[in-house]
Amino acid sequence: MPDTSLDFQSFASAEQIAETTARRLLDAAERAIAERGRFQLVLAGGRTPLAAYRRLVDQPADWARWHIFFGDERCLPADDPERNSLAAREVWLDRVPIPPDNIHPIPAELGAETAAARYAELIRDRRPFDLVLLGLGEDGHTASLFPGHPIQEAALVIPVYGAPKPPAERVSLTPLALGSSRAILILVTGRGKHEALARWRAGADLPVSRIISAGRLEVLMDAEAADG
Ligand SMILES: O=C1O[C@H](COP(=O)(O)O)[C@@H](O)[C@H](O)[C@H]1O
Repeated sequence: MPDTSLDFQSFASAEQIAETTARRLLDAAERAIAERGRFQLVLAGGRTPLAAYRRLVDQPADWARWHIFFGDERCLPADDPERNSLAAREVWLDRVPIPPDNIHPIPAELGAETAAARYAELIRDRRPFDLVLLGLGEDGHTASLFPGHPIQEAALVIPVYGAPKPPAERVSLTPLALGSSRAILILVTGRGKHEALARWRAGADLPVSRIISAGRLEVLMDAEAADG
């Protein structure tokens, strides 16, 4: 059954999605900081969110109150260009004054098992997050939750082995952890995502379909992803 609380929103281009996402982050941060004194954000990995991250660099914000977490990570050395945390640092995080102690990369260089256990401890008492950003893979994966892989429903963070998209070893937050958020934004751009998006919208049981938010769950999709 498709989740009827999903709000699919169409945009003409990936640029518009990047612009909208950047604006959403800034607005959500302002609200969270006014209400709770801090903004707890979980970042998506992959290439899709980078355009939005880049747009944040020159924006005025109360950066000292931002706390950054990651939805998944690849088990590679910390300085590997394929690390989700490194990409986010290069385009955005190293260019704004977020205190280093407020940035919480998944220590995936320690191996999936150890990293998952440590990150679960870290996030256990940090929830609910204010905003979780996610992407969608061509096969319907989100974070590093891949089709056909078991999801331990009660865990917050899991080690992932044998991922079909390299590297095979990864760490991922689970639907339980990702869903503990006041809002979730899922970014879907490009023709390559069309089939997965169409299957999801038709109610297929994909990893992304397992994401259910306690708050708002919006899917921002560009015309190429929506129409193919
Ligand atoms: O491997 C991953 O893939 C998805 C999608 O990545 P993209 O490059 O197509 O945007 C991403 O959401 C996930 O976090 C990542 O680790």
